[in-house]
Amino acid sequence: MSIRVAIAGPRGKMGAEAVHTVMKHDKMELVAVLDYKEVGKTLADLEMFPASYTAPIFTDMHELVEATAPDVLVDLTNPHAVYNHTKEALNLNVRPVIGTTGFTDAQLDELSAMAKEKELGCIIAPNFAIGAILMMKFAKEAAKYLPDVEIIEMHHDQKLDAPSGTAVKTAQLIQEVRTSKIQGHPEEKETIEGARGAEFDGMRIHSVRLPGLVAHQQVLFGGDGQLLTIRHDSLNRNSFMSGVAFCVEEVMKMDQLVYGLENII
Ligand SMILES: NC(=O)C1=CN([C@@H]2O[C@H](COP(=O)(O)OP(=O)(O)OC[C@H]3O[C@@H](n4cnc5c(N)ncnc54)[C@H](O)[C@@H]3O)[C@@H](O)[C@H]2O)C=CC1
Ligand SMILES: O=C(O)C1=N[C@H](C(=O)O)C[C@H](O)C1
Repeated sequence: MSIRVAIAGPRGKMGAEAVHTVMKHDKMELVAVLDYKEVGKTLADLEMFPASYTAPIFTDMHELVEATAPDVLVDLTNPHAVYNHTKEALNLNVRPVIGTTGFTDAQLDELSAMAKEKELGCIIAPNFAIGAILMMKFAKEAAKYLPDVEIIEMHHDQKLDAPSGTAVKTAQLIQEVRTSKIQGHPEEKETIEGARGAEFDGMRIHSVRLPGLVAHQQVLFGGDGQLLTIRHDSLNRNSFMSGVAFCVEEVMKMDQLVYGLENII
C-alpha cells in the first residue's frame, strides 16, 4: 500500500524538490498539494511541473483532507504558516512531517502534547540532511570537552528566519551537555549592536545571508592553543530529499512528536 502524501508549499524551492521526490517514490502517492492562493487546478497547470503531475491544488487544509485523505502532510512553507498547518493536520488525523523552521518553544510543547493525546506521529526536522545531523551530533560530543563554542550559519539571502532552525537545534543539543558559561571577556561591549551575534546560553550564533549560498554551518570550538571546526555544506536541495522520504515512511510507524532527526536515525 502506498503512503498518501500531501505537500504544503509546492511552488517553493524545497516544496518543488519534495514534489519530484514523492512522485518518483515507489511507496508513495502524491494525492494533493496545499498553496495559499489559487494558482491552478492541478500541478500540471503550473509551468514548473510536467503534464503527468496531476495532484490537485487546494488552498484550504480541511477541503484537502476531506477530498484526498492523505496519511502524511509534508510542510515546506514559512514560519508564519507552519504552526497552524501542523495543528490543523494533527486535528484532522494527518501525520505532519515538518521541514519548515521558526517554531517557538511554546509551540513545540503544544504540538507535542497534541500529538501525544492523538497518539499520532509527527516529525519536526530542522534539517533533513544526514550530514547536518552528523554535524550536530559531533558538535554535541565536542562540547563536552571544549565548552567555548560559536556557531556560524550561512544561508541564501531569501531565508526568512534567523538564526536558522539548524543553528538553534545545534545550540540546544550542545546546551544539554555543556556546563553553562558566558563566553568572551566579562566586560566586552558591542560598539555596533549585534556585533557579537545572537546569545544562546552564553554561546554566540552568527547568521550570514548572501546570494550564492544554499545552507552551510560551522561550529567552532576554542581551547588552549587549539581550534576545532565542524562544518557541513548543503550544496543543493537534493541533499535534503532522502531525509524527507525517510521521515514520510518513519512517521507512519510513530505515535508521538519527535523534534530533530538525531532522535530517530
Ligand atoms: N528541514 C530542512 O532540511 C530544510 C528546511 N527548510 C525550510 O523550509 C522552508 C521553505 O524553504 P524554501 O523552500 O527555501 O522557501 P521558499 O520561499 O522557496 O518556499 C516556500 C513556499 O511556501 C509557500 N507558502 C507560503 N505560505 C503558504 C501557505 N500558507 N500555504 C501554502 N504554501 C505557502 C510559498 O508560496 C512558497 O512557494 C523554510 O522554513 C526553510 O527554512 C529549507 C531547507 C531545508
Ligand atoms: O532556509 C533554508 O534554506 C534552510 N533552512 C533550514 C534551517 O533553518 O536550518 C535547514 C537548512 O539549513 C536550509
